[in-house]
This record gives sequence, C-alpha cells and structure tokens, in this order.
Amino acid sequence: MASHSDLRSRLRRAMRQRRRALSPREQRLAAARLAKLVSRSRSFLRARHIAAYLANDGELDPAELVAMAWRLGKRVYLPVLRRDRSLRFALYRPGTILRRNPLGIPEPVNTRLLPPSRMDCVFMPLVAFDTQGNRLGMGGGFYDRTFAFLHRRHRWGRPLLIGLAHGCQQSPEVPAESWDVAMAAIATDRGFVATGQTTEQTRRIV
Ligand SMILES: Nc1nc2c(c(=O)[nH]1)N(C=O)[C@@H](CNc1ccc(C(=O)N[C@@H](CCC(=O)O)C(=O)O)cc1)CN2
Ligand SMILES: Nc1ncnc2c1ncn2[C@@H]1O[C@H](COP(=O)(O)OP(=O)(O)OP(=O)(O)O)[C@@H](O)[C@H]1O
Repeated sequence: MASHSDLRSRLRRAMRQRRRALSPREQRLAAARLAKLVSRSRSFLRARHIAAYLANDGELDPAELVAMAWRLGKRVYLPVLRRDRSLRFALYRPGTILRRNPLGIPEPVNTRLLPPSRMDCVFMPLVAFDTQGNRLGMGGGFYDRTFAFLHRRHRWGRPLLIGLAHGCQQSPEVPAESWDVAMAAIATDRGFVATGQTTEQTRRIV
C-alpha cells in the first residue's frame, strides 16, 4: 500500500512533468486567457494589495495579469523566502531589481517586507489541485506555513487565497494533510473552479 506521502510525491512528479510539457504557444494562450478571466473577477477588481509570483517550472504565468493590476494602480507583491521557511511579500513594480533566491526563483531585493495579513488577494502557484480547494505545491510547505493563521479564521475572508493553474493540473483528489490551507477558488485557463462552498460565496469571488 502506498502511503499518503508517497501518493503526494508521485502526484507532484507527474503534474510537474505535465505542466513543463506544455509548448510555449500553449503557455502564452493560457496566460492570456487567465488574465482576461481574472481581470474581470470581483476578487481582482476589489483587491488593492495583490500577491502573485514569477512563473517557474511550467507554471501558469501571471505576468499579464500583473501588468493589468499595475495599470489599474493596484499594488503587486512577490513572495520572499524567510529563514523560518515562511513567506513575506515584497512590493513589485516595473523595474524592481530582482535576485535569485536559493531555490532559483528571482525575488525583489532591498524592499520592505509585508506580512501575509496585509494582502487582499493571493494568487498562489501550485502543482496540483482538486475541486475541494486542496493544493499540492512544490513541497516546501512555504504557503501552508505562511497562511496557517487562516485555519483559525473564516475561510473566505481576507486574504482571499486563489490558486492559479493550467486546467491539466486538476486531479480527482489531492490527498490532503492536516496543515494544508484550502484555497477559496482556482483560476485556470479554462475558467474558475469553485471549491466546496455556497453559490453566494462563489459569486463574491468570480
Ligand atoms: N513561482 C513560484 N514561486 C514560489 C513558489 C512556487 O511554487 N512557485 N513557492 C512555493 O512554495 C516558494 C518557493 N518554493 C519552492 C520549493 C521548491 C522548489 C524546488 O524544489 N526547486 C528545484 C530545486 C531547487 C534547487 O535546489 O536548485 C526543483 O525544481 O526541483 C522551488 C521553489 C516561493 N516562491
Ligand atoms: N503550518 C506549518 N507549520 C510547520 N510545518 C509545516 C506547516 N505547513 C507545512 N509544514 C511542513 O512543510 C512540509 C511540506 O508540506 P507540503 O508537502 O504540503 O508542501 P507544499 O504545499 O507542497 O509546498 P508549498 O506550499 O511550498 O508550495 C511538510 O513536511 C510539513 O510538515
């Protein structure tokens, strides 16, 4: 019998391979569709402080969405790794100087770091997701550690956690762990995927 963590690492490997196999053209199309979809959503339009990420390893690229946010005068932030393996958020503007972190992902240098509670909406990278809002990431536990405080709170309040992923990263079931923090919704190139919540709650997001 495969253990829970075996299943998670197998799923992680398969899904990372899947997203990396997308062609540059598929990636461009997906990014454009995502920007169009999310930029019209309530969650995006209402948010003033937005966390995103720089695409890596075949991830759905939010760069176009970020450009739209800048044009609307919103503040955009990128995750910065801390020694305790949690994340803080650094302001990201056109021309912000970036430097690769030890995991190879560029992050802003010399900017003020904000705690996760200051974000209105967090667009999270992920490796696999399911319709319950379960998220499998790269395996560092960074986002789970950072948003652990949401466990004790109303699930769809602020910050609103929205996963971004290619449609092909959907899995029938992501085996969840006790520390996993569920996402309110997932935005893909094919549309929004609502998680286990009421229609009313979903309407406030999409
Ligand atoms: N774009 C993006 N930024 C992000 C995340 C992410 O998933 N995507 N993170 C979400 O948590 C944090 C970084 N987490 C990461 C966890 C593991 C690996 C990793 O295993 N990378 C390499 C090996 C790196 C090396 O040692 O050189 C690999 O591809 O195997 C990368 C990022 C913060 N920033
Ligand atoms: N709130 C937490 N406090 C302490 N450790 C945690 C917490 N959340 C997760 N971890 C640890 O992080 C490790 C990786 O967790 P997991 O495999 O769920 O990461 P992930 O969600 O795939 O990664 P990421 O969020 O970085 O993309 C696990 O060993 C877990 O024990």
